[in-house]
Amino acid sequence: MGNVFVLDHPLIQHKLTFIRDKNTGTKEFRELVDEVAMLMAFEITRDLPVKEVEIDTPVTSTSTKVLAGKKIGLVPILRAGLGMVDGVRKLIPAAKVGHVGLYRDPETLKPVEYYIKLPSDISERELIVIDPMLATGGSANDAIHSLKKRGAQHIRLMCLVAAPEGVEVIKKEHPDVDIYLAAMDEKLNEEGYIVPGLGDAGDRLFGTK
Ligand SMILES: O=P(O)(O)OC[C@H]1O[C@H](OP(=O)(O)OP(=O)(O)O)[C@H](O)[C@@H]1O
Ligand SMILES: O=c1cc[nH]c(=O)[nH]1
Ligand SMILES: [Mg+2]
Repeated sequence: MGNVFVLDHPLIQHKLTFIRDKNTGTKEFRELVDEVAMLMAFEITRDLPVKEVEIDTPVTSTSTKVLAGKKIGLVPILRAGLGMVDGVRKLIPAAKVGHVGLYRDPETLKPVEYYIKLPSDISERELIVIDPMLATGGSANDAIHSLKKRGAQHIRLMCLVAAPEGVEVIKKEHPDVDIYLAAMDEKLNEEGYIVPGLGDAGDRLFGTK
């Protein structure tokens, strides 16, 4: 069964409070989401393999460590996932980025896929699917199915805020996928919004409300 990690570092909790606050404007919201994504990436990459290399410091020769070259792929779910990509890329600049375009139909709450473009070697990459919101779980579930259909083997899911309903869907449908969250919230409301949540992440990132 996939693990669920809640990355509740004090800096993440602090920044998430301002992300949730409805009085936080678009510019600050975007900056905070970027910062939290970077902090989360630090934790998510904790288990990346390293290897020994020999280098010369100005003082002596020494054996030290570098990343062992594991290939990473970031897959933001459009639109809102875009708000977290640059934060992660600051720490993993060599990562390739694929895009999955999905929107949630406001009536049925079912995801509708409208775009997909992935690196050609996704089967060799450790993929991190990125979306700030895991609500009913329909969008992340669909995105992960799409990736697996195209050969993805190793997938992690990274979200800011999740509802228990969405986490259960991913655990059931994709027991091989570990989930990383900044917070596990209480529930979904009648319109499928996460409570307490942060509202519509895409609209708040791009100022479309
Ligand atoms: O878990 P679910 O119930 O599927 O809901 C979560 C999805 O809803 C939001 O996207 P939205 O449909 O608002 O598209 P957007 O990112 O373009 O705003 C969010 O960014 C997730 O992708
Ligand atoms: O609370 C929610 C649920 C789905 N999508 C969002 O952007 N916010
Ligand atoms: Mg939206």
